Amino acid sequence: MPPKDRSARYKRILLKLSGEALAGDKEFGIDPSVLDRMALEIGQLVGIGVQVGLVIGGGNLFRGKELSDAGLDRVTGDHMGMLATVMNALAMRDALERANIRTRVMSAIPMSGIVEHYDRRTAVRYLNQSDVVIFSAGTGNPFFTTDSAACLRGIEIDADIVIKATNVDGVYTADPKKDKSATKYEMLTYSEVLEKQLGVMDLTAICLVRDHCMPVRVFNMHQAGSLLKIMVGENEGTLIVEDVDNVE
Ligand SMILES: Nc1ncnc2c1ncn2[C@@H]1O[C@H](COP(=O)(O)OP(=O)(O)OP(=O)(O)O)[C@@H](O)[C@H]1O
Ligand SMILES: O=c1ccn([C@@H]2O[C@H](COP(=O)(O)O)[C@@H](O)[C@H]2O)c(=O)[nH]1
Repeated sequence: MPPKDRSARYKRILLKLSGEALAGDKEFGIDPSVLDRMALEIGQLVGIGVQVGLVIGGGNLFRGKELSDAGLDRVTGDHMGMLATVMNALAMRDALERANIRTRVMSAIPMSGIVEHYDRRTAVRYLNQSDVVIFSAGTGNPFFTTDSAACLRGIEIDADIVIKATNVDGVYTADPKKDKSATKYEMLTYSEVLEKQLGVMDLTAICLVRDHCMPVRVFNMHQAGSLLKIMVGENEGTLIVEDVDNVE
């Protein structure tokens, strides 16, 4: 048998990391060991020449909807959620830099003295010089999620794929945490996700990727080594595309 081709299949990716998963075994906060492991895995991608844009959720700290359910004003809650993503971005930059990976943090909300304000052309310049770029503060607007922010930035930076690293190992026929009989899809279309209202990613995000034909892969970020496998073309998790019969 010929040796497996281990070269990178993608030149530039947008990786969305679950905020919730950053808490590790806890309900709230950041587990440094999760950060360190993710830094190592991201470093492997940079090592094989992949340009990495990163969006990190805020679910380990604050989500606007949950704060609003608890009595806060929704927009204030969303602002707190976006600030939570900046905190996660700072923590991830710290872990990446400890692993000697050059990293930039940009924010959709100006935060002079802490992080750079988001600018697409500057971000692309950083990516071209192999710096990891963390896009924080979501889209900068309330009523959105970091899934939408990830898809938006992925399209803006002309990534080859958006990869959602989360705490389930793909897209299922129903939420696998609630329905133990749910089965996993290997591949499905944007339309199927929308029609069946599969909740792994919010529907605004799915509409955005559909309109721009941006492929999305969903996989479990707790499975060590999966990210690298995806980069060399292995089938981890679930792929969401326009046409399942026409995948390169
Ligand atoms: N059909 C489905 N297939 C897979 N997961 C689903 C489905 N429907 C709902 N889910 C849920 O979606 C969750 C992942 O999406 P969610 O947006 O909540 O997390 P995240 O984006 O990883 O976290 P964060 O908001 O902290 O960044 C899983 O924990 C899973 O329980
Ligand atoms: O564009 C955005 C992105 C996020 N938010 C708020 O932040 C939290 C955390 O993001 P998650 O995607 O849920 O991890 C989100 O719940 C929103 O409250 C936002 O307002 N706008």
